[in-house]
Amino acid sequence: MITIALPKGRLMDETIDILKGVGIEVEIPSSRRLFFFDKSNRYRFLIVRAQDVATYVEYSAADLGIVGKDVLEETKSDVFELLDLGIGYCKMVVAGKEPECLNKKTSTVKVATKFVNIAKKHFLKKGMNAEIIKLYGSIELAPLLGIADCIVDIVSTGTTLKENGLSVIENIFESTAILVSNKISYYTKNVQIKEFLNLIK
Ligand SMILES: Nc1ncnc2c1ncn2[C@@H]1O[C@H](COP(=O)(O)OP(=O)(O)OP(=O)(O)O)[C@@H](O)[C@H]1O
Ligand SMILES: O=P(O)(O)OC[C@H]1O[C@H](OP(=O)(O)OP(=O)(O)O)[C@H](O)[C@@H]1O
Repeated sequence: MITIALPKGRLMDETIDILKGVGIEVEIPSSRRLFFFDKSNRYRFLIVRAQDVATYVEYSAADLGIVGKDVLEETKSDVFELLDLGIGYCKMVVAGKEPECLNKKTSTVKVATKFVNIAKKHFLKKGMNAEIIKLYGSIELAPLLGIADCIVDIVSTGTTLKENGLSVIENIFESTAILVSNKISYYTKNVQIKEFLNLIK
């Protein structure tokens, strides 16, 4: 049996569609039980927060996991990336009220974000001093309320930026969901993992 960590939240429905599409019969429990098995009992699934999937895989609680590239970039988890699933497309961007919000040659630019490591790396690469303000959601409010000059966040439809009077200033990278593997499981359960991989491909 292999254990697969699934992200609850917006990637869950598409993930379940992929599994059903390749004949894996799954039903998410309607209760608070956070794991379940497929009908054939070949797979055990864990329901975890999207941000935690790579951690469960890295620490061998799961053999495989489905996780956004954004989370992988942020956590730098030590896992194998097996397959780009093409779902959950979004872009990591710098956004602000106007492009001039980054023109702070002498002082530090204040950046609000959930993605602290990605933001630090981006501004370091640009040779800019950045003060990172960690938030857990509604990031777009920060520039509006004057606590940050800009944000580093995910954009999908662009609606949230538009409705809050912000626009994209720089693109950092594109993100989709990736199938990742625990590095030890990849060798010890290679046959089962390859079988799952071929099914999904
Ligand atoms: N607006 C979006 N549109 C499309 N994909 C998105 C969007 N926001 C995030 N994603 C992708 O979906 C993944 C899961 O997002 P989701 O919002 O469910 O989790 P989260 O941001 O970690 O939320 P929470 O903190 O509630 O767990 C993200 O890691 C990213 O890859
Ligand atoms: O371009 P859009 O389609 O509008 O999507 C982008 C929004 O989606 C995510 O927020 P989420 O819905 O996860 O809410 P939160 O981070 O504010 O909790 C992201 O942080 C943006 O705010």
